[in-house]
Amino acid sequence: MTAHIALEKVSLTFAAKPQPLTVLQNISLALSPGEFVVLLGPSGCGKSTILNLVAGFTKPDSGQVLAGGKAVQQPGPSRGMIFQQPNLFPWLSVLDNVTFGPRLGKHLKDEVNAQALDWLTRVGLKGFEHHAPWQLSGGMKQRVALARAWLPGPDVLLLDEPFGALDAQTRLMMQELLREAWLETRTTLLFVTHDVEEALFLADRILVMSARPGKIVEEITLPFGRDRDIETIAGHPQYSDIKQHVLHRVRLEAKRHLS
Ligand SMILES: Nc1ncnc2c1ncn2[C@@H]1O[C@H](COP(=O)(O)OP(=O)(O)OP(=O)(O)O)[C@@H](O)[C@H]1O
Repeated sequence: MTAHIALEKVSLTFAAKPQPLTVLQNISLALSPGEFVVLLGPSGCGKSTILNLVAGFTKPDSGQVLAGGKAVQQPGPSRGMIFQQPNLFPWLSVLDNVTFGPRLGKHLKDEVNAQALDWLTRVGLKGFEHHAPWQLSGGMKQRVALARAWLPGPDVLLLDEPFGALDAQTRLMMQELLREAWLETRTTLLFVTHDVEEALFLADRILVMSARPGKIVEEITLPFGRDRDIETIAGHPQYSDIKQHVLHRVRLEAKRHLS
C-alpha cells in the first residue's frame, strides 16, 4: 500500500546559538492510510519537529516530506494539528471556535454550523455550543479542539501530547473518544506522547526515537487489535512484556540523552 505520510531521509538543523542544532539526521518513516502511529522518545529528540514538518510549518534541509505521495509545501486543512493547549479564542463561543477555519474559507455558514454541531455532539458537548471557553473545564476545551480539528475532514491529524495537561481520569476518557472518532473516520493519526501506557492503548504501531539527532531506533506493531478496551487491554497475554520492553527502550534512550 502507498504510504499516506512519509519522511524520506530527512535532515534538519536549526540555526541556533552558540552553534547550529541538528535535530533530525537522515530519518525515514512511513504511515499507511488510516494508521494510528505513536512517536515516543526523549525530550528534545525532535518529535514535535516531525509533526511540524508533516504539517508544513517547517521544511527539511534535505530529504522529502510527503503527504498522499506529494511533497508537503505548506500547511493545509487536509493535515490538522492538535496541541497540548487547546488554544481556543477566548472571545468566541464554542461553536464559533469550531467553525472559525471553514468560515474563513467562506464555506456556507448553515452547512458548517450543522457539521460543527454534529462534531460537538460526538465529543459529548451537545448543549455547550454557546458557552465561552472560560466556562469549560480543561477536558471540555480539548474536546472543542478535537471537534475543530476534525470538522474540515482532514486526511491526517497530528497530535502533540494532546492529553498531557489533563488529569488521569479525563485523559482516559479523551483517549477513548479519540479512538472512537479515529475508527469512525479512518483518519491517519500521528501522535506524540511521553506516556507508554497511552501509547499502548492508542497505537497500531509505536516508533521509538533516539536522542537528538533523532532517528527511529525501534518499531513495535502492537498485537492488541483495533477493537480494544482500556479496561481489558492490560489483561492481554503480551501486554506486560511489551510494556516492559517499551519502557526499557524509552528509558535507555533517555539515559543516553543525559549521558
Ligand atoms: N524553530 C526552532 N529553532 C531552533 N531550535 C528549535 C526550533 N524548534 C525546535 N528547536 C529545538 O529542537 C530540539 C527538538 O525540539 P522538539 O520540540 O522537536 O523536541 P521534542 O522531542 O518534541 O521534545 P519534548 O518531548 O520535550 O516536547 C529542541 O532542542 C528544541 O529546542
